[in-house]
Amino acid sequence: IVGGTDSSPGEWPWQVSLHVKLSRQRHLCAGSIISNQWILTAAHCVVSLENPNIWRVYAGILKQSEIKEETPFFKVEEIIAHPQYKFAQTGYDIALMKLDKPMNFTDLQLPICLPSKEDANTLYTNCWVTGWGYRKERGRVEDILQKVTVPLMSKEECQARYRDRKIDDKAICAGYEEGGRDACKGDSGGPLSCKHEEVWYLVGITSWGEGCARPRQPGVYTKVVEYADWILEKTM
Ligand SMILES: COC(=O)Nc1ccc2c(c1)CCCCCCC[C@H](NC(=O)/C=C/c1cc(Cl)ccc1-n1cnnn1)c1nc-2c(Cl)[nH]1
Repeated sequence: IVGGTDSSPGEWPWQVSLHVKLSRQRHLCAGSIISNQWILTAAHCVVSLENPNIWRVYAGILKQSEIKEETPFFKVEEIIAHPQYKFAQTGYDIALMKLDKPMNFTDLQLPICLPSKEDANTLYTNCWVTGWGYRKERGRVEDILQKVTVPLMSKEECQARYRDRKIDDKAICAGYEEGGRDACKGDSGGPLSCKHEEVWYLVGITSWGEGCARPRQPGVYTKVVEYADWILEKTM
């Protein structure tokens, strides 16, 4: 996250850190708790890493330094990437991870609401992107979970910023004309969370952008409401 500040314990209880353990272990992406057994993340995080056994899901943590050998994690039983996914820039950048057993909810690990299709034209004015990703394009994973507020923008304005790409209705863009605040490397798969009438909704999944926090280069997020049917079909 570029231009953000430290989060507090329990501020984003749906945010998880997705680690992969091969010879070594490291944070790879973020995800969001959407039920006691399902995590929503980005397809680009899981393609070519489809073996569920290498993944470790850390929930209820604020700092990466809380993660040690003995720190408990959830194992992954199943990974479902969207079948039409090819590249983040061409959409369908969404994937589900089924935990091997249901988690108990606590003050530090709770699900976020999925937007429902009736809410598809809600104007969200209080949106935040969160993560342990880089603070600048050449950086490193941050210890304390960062948060930054970003305004959503119209598809038309976003398309004008990315003339050589197709920004379709299944994407949502957010950022500042002047740049300075954005997601960055290591934040992908995580939530774009919006508070509406006292309830938090998972409006986007952090997907891609041209550099981090550059002027007139907004972040591009998978528009979760457009995949409501797919999510329900796979998780019910
Ligand atoms: C110590 O552990 C680590 O350092 N881990 C570790 C640390 C970092 C990474 C990995 C591991 C690789 C993950 C591979 C799959 C994921 C590959 C793509 C992924 N992208 C993003 O997270 C965000 C993109 C992004 C999203 C928005 Cl909305 C706006 C601008 C964006 N950026 C544009 N340019 N940079 N960001 C990424 N993630 C990382 C990189 Cl390197 N790139």
